[in-house]
Amino acid sequence: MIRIAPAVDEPRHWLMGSAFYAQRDPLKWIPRWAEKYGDVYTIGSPIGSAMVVASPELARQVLADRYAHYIEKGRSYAVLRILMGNGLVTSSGEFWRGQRKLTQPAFHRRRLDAIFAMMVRRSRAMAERLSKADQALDIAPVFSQLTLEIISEAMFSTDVESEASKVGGYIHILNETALRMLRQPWRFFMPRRFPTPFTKTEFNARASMDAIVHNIIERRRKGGEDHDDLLSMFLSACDEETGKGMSNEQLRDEVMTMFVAGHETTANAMCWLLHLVATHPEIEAKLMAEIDAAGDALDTGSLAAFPYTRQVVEESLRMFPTIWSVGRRCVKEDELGGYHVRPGTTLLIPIFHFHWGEKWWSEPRKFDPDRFLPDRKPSPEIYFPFGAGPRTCIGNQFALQELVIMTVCFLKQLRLRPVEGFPVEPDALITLRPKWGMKLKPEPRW
Ligand code: HEM
Repeated sequence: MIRIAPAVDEPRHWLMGSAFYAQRDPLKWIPRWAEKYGDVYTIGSPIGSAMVVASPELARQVLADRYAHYIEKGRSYAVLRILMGNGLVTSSGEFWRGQRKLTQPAFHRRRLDAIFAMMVRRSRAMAERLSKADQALDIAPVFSQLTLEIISEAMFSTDVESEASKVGGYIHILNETALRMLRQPWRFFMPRRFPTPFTKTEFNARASMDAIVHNIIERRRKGGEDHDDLLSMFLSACDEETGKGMSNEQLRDEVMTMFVAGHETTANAMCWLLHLVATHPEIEAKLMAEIDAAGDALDTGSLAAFPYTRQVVEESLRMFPTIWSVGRRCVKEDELGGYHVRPGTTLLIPIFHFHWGEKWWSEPRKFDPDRFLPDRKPSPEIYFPFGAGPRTCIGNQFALQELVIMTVCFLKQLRLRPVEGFPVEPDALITLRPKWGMKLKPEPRW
């Protein structure tokens, strides 16, 4: 018999229902409710409800096996549309499929090899700057800046030192706007054109950002030469059947998508990784020994010399999956674990829950990179920091390459020490970021 999924009945906010608690502290409540209500349950609020899918098998059903029933993104992606427009992350259906086909070649191995040296150069320069700091500092803005530099140069290559260098500031403003909308959802109900200092700053940032991106696109279209970067790939991509490429509007949305999806995620992942390494001296020692043994060479051919570094990256993405959940909307009636799913239902897949559950891992809160030894790799059902199914992260290899390079370059030059008494707490907003920043004390190694 098909049943209706149980609804969370406590705790409940008098106005906003259980969704109030889910939004305030999802990392605490989602696992607790899974224990009480089981693999599928509903959280509610006066403005809508969401079905939480808390079993790995059922999560796979939604993301991969029965993908056709869940092709739309969840309601929470509305906030991302502010930043990305209708790009790869936020679009759906046939339109998304076409865009994925057009953008995929930009992430082939050959293209990643081509930007390897740039990632090394930028990471070494930032590590050098950090090694000169004479006191503890918040490394979150440092990595935000570095990952933005990397994605900007990967996207715009030579143009990056001119207008595109201003992009960072605007992306930061738009990111903060999106976060504020998440923290204060009532803003969704305000007319977007209503003039407040908040909307004015957002519109100005967006207009300036659009002007820069459109300018670069225009120049590239006129010039016609290949700059061997992501933008050139996007400009030359065309549909095999129709021969049509992307419009300027679509290019703008894809550029913004790559900027947003490709910098916060890796910047936060680096903060968590360095925090974990700093607080586990025996793992730090093993990691540094591997890095030192490899000498100064760091190119595509030498990546194989860093297997332990790669394990550290994978384990820190388990401990702190920077995309902590993904959302979908049901478009075709389905059944999940014996429960009825109506079209229009919003579903939440809490990736962190599968990475942390005692049902699936021994000592899940222990930082243990050996979980990722080649003969012990965890099943993709319980470990999927880059998502699963057709909508899996297009930038996963880009991100893994970048994280390994940044780890090697920083730990080659410096050791980062924890700061006693500094609170380290994850904040599950769009990404899982350190709530109070990540203060560490850099010490040059040589
Ligand atoms: C540690 C770093 C990263 C993590 C943890 C991460 C995680 C994810 C996850 C979980 C998804 C799936 C979202 C969903 O199913 O709704 C996703 C999608 C996506 N990511 Fe990443 N990502 C990272 C880095 C990057 C980078 C560096 C780029 C680009 C340069 C990127 C671009 C994208 C795009 C465009 C999508 C949408 C793909 C599609 O729907 O076809 N990501 N990412």
